[in-house]
Amino acid sequence: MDELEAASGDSSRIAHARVSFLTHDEFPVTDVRRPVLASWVRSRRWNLPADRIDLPYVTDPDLDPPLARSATPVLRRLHEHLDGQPISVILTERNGLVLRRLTADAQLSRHLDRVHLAPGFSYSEQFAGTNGIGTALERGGPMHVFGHEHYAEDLEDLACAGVPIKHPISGKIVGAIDLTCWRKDAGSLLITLAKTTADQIRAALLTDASAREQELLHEYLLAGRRSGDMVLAVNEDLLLMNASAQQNLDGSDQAAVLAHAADLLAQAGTNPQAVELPSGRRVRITSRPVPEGGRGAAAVIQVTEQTPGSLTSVSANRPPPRPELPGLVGRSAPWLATSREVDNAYRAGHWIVLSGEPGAGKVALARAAHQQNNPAGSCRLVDAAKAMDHFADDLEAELADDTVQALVIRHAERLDPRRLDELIGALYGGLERRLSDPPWVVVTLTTGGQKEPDLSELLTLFPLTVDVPPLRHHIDDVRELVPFFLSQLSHGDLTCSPEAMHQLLRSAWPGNTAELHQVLKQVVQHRRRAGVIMLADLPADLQAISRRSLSQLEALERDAIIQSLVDNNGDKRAAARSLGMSRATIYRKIHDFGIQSPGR
Ligand SMILES: Nc1ncnc2c1ncn2[C@@H]1O[C@H](COP(=O)(O)OP(=O)(O)OP(=O)(O)O)[C@@H](O)[C@H]1O
Repeated sequence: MDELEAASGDSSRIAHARVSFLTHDEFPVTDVRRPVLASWVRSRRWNLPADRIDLPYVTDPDLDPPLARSATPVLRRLHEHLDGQPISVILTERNGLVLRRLTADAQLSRHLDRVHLAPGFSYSEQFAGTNGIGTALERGGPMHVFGHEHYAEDLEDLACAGVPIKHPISGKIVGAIDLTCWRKDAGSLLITLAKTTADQIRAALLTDASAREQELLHEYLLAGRRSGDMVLAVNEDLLLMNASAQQNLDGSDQAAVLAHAADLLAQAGTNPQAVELPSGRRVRITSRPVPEGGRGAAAVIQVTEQTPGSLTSVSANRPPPRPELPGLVGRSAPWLATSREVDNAYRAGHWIVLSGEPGAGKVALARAAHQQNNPAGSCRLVDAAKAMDHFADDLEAELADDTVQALVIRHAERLDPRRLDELIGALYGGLERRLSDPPWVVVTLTTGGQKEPDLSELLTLFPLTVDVPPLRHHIDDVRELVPFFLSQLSHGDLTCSPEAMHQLLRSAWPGNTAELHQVLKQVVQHRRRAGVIMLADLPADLQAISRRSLSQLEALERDAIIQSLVDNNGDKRAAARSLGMSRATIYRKIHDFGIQSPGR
């Protein structure tokens, strides 16, 4: 029996299974196809109503992105070939926003209007529950959903076959094509037809992309001709780099340049930004947007060496050694740049504040910098969150002990004003006593708590604050952190399967590296046997993570938007203005990134 028969042949069994799932929390694994069941679990996690379809209309949607323009002739041709049959041809953005709907049959058309399967509404799984469009996009592959397999009861008379459309150059999913008909008319050819249409749209995208890319290429060549700089050009789909950039920037430096360029673009600035790259090279980065016919970000980036002398002489001088600090793993650009800053501060004897989200690795960085530079010396840790009555005495004792070469004071944000005073007093006292050989002192601040105390007086003692990036901003490091933690936790007996790793890379990790460590610890405790960690070994909430994973650039952009919304009290227009984005773009991105915007 094929899937179609399984799904359409015994619709009352599926209807029954759906009710058991919704009302008794049963998992009807034998009656319902696996991808459908997984999608039901996700739909429930999003607290979607199962009795009706309740979709937000996307305010100010951009219904004419390049995908729609390239796909329209293909959709029209298919619509003509269908010759009045009750099949609706639907095109959506990658976030499920319906861009086009072509339906010849008036009755079907009215029904689709009733369930808001119409331009301007999003049929992402997050809003519409299990359905051909949203579930195909979540899974990243073709998906048909029949009758009662839909999560929302309103959709039970329909059958839909959705296929994600991958961009022919970047390989990224840019949207979906969906064919929807009455459940009673569904046939297995529906999904085949949807797949063929997706292929035709890919071909059309390729032809159109070439024209836009020529414009970017023109600007890129011009910039290269005008200067002897390293020049890069980037848009959503491609990255061009001249020979100088290729020779002088290694992978980590390239990633850092792109991240800084994205920052510049998000601030709508072209002002050069002075930056130290992970290799230690100091450069100036200028990023200039190139309009691509209303399309998203495309830019030409110029990178100018700041040290005197030509690029050739610089590349002949070997860059300083990489700051892969002992006991730590991760070679992504943001992580290496942070490691380097902490290491430099240690070597210069500068006291620093390490600020960042919980579990991001602040204490680990401070300890590793000490280990790198003074392995024989003693490094002490004081946790301000556990400050007792003898807090001041303990601190003074640590600072007076001249075998202590480094002191890390963790969670300074948890100090009440009295303890804060004691800390400042103890630091001044310690400085006085050990003027010739002061220890290296680091204070860590865990951000994101309810209320942050006034630390201004304390901070006068610390000339430098280093922001430790959250794990989602260097998510690629998960590939190294996982085997590292597993070897610690299981003495090398456990490895991670590609599927489980893929899922770990998709999480947003609000608790950062500490949370990843905790999750792996749980997994190891539950397995107890040697072998390979499979997807099913991960905690249930990780198995059902559903939003697509963001690239590093996208994560930076998402966080810039969140920050701007916070700065502008949730006012999307003002946030868009301060980021130099159009309103339509910020609305699309808020939706696309799943940002819960405050207020308004
Ligand atoms: N790059 C890394 N390589 C190896 N282990 C790491 C790395 N980053 C963090 N860790 C480990 O992750 C855990 C959390 O790190 P750490 O305690 O330094 O976080 P933190 O930012 O100081 O946390 P908090 O905000 O709660 O004070 C620790 O076990 C630490 O050793």
